[in-house]
Amino acid sequence: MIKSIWRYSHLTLAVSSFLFLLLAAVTGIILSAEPISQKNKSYGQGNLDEITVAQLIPTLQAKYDEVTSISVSHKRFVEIQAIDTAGGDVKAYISPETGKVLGQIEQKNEFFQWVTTLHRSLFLHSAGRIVIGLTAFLLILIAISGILLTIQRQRGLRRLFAKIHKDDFSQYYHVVLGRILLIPILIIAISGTYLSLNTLGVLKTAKKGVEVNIDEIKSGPQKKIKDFEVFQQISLSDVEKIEFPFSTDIEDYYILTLKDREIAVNQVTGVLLAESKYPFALLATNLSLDLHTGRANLIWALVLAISCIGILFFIYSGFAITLKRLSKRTRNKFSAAESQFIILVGSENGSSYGYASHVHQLLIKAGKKSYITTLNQYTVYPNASQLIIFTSTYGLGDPPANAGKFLQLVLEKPQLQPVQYSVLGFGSKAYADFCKFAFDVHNELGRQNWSTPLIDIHTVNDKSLQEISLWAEAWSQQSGIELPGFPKQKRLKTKSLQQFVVRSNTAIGTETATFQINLDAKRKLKVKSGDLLAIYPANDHRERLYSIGVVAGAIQLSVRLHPDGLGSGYLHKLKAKEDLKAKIIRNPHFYFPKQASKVIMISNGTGIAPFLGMIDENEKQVPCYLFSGFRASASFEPFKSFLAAKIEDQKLTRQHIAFSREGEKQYVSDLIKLEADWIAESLKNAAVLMLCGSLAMQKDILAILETICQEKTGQSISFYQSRNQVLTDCY
Ligand SMILES: Cc1cc2nc3c(=O)[nH]c(=O)nc-3n(C[C@H](O)[C@H](O)[C@H](O)COP(=O)(O)O)c2cc1C
Repeated sequence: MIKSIWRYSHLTLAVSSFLFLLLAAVTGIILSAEPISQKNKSYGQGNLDEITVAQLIPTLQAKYDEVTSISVSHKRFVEIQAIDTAGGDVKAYISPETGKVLGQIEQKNEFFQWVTTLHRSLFLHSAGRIVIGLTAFLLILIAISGILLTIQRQRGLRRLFAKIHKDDFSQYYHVVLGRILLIPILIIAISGTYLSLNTLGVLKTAKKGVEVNIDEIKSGPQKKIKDFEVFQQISLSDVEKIEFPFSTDIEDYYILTLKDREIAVNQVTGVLLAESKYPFALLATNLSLDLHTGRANLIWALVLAISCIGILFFIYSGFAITLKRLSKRTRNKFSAAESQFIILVGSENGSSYGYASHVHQLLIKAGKKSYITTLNQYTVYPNASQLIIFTSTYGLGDPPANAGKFLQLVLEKPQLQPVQYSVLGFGSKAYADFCKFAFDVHNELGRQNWSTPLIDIHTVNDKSLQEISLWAEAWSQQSGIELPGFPKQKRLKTKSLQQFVVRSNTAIGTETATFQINLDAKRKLKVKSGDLLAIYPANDHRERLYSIGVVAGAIQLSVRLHPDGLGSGYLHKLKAKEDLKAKIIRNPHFYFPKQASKVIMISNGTGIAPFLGMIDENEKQVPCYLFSGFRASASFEPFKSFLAAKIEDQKLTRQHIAFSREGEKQYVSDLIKLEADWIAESLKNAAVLMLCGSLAMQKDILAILETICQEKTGQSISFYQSRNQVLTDCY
């Protein structure tokens, strides 16, 4: 909520001032070139910090007939107005060491003068100054709101300069450059605002001037100028102007305009006659001018130029980010109440919204009543049969800005009819809590009595089109609705199928219709236990996916025969040596973990298939525990000797088998409950839990694991899910 407020403030401020900011930045870049260009000229000779007024004046008096004034410019050039020994007027830059003329004083370049007026007042006098002053003030607010947003994004002030994951070009550089240029931009904005207040006459910056009491001026004792103590203490770098006495009359005196005060000095005795300190507002104005124009320092002038270019980039990238967010918004054709498909989106920067919107349009095209909105708008949907949730994760596994209320809303607003749901999480493995919020959503929906998962949760790392495709395949298969062309571009090619030959095909168990089929690839293929085999039983678009276990070099599928099942019916009929066209789909999120203190495998029914392969391939003898549920002991029979041999080989450490229709009539979830302490301890010690089987089993197990984790580890199960310690592949 607070984040949204800052974001909208940042955006509103930027939108309301962008034209003037654009103008100020462009003119600012041009003006910053002025001091840089002039610095090249070699009028700034001598070290002004080391030359005192007591040294300068005698040098000049020896060289010129009469000196009227000396000025030291902000560029540290010394200028003289004098009459030379030949009686000619001199108005020139001189060397403060020798008094020698270095060059004639130039008028300010007309072009720079024109740009300066545009920059300061848009040629609109007071009205223009007010607009420019306001723009500078808005820039302060934009910079402050920007830095607050960055702190939130980086999860705290301490991590402000922590590494940023490069996600989107505009966003990445908006933040990276924002962090670097924040201070100079704030300085430009504050000094600009102050200068505008000054030119508008709001500040009291008028100098009082020195007031000399003529009656107190003494004519002795006379001193040489080089011995004037006051002059000895003032170096040229402190001087803005020295006005020489008009005549040798004792009532005429030196007036020195210094950086912080004005003084009058007796031309005969060198005594300080009067002093007038400048008001604070004037000192601040001078400092603001130095800071805002870079007139006093070449490097600072360069920083200002870069900052102005930065402002132009922020305007561009800020609008690019906003346009991306807005372009993903979709209008609804049907109302929420009448729609059957409800697409709920959690998206911070619009990419998840873009994919969701595409699915929404495809559903409408397919003649379905679909409604799309954000997760925070979740409510009761009287005609909904399916919730499709696309959500990203931000911060410490937190919801994106438009999804923060969802978990609470789900509890407050139960649906009144059974609804199926599927969750697609968008995230990045560059963050510790990968897709954590999507897991939270999936788990919370799993706990509602009105909801059942249509398919298992899917996650997408760095917008991988292949992973989005996997979700689309699974969703289409279960819902019976095609999503042609989703996601755009690299949809998996269904035509490029590979050739397999059946090694063996056995019916498994007596009373169940499950069977095991072993296949060999005709050509050498990359395949791992956990991958999926896609078959096209009717030689059309209809695809069926099966989990693969690689056992003794063969691709092994465990299949349950469904009455009229398209895929299972087709596989059931295949005989040894028969050919089959199919495709391996890489499913790396469900591979045997490379690093785990132990692996706990949980399955029911044919979900054991990938685990058989993983156990067979466990050459490193990583401690492996199998919890499997079957209806009857007969269903377990085909695996019994294989698993016993694996225990012997120390590829499997322990097995726990539950039969739901025999003996104690246990489910695999009952076995897990019995091992609650051990499971919690294992998770704390980097174990990985793998679940494969039915979605109903997954729902039960996740609910039990949630309780175990909350009670015994103080974390939610999604904490472990987001750290790849709980892997699921259910259907
Ligand atoms: C500041 C920031 C924090 C993020 N934090 C996480 C995170 O904790 N976990 C995660 O899986 N992804 C994280 N991501 C990645 C995003 O979730 C991912 O890029 C997603 O595709 C963005 O989708 P959206 O554009 O719909 O918001 C983060 C991205 C950013 C920019």
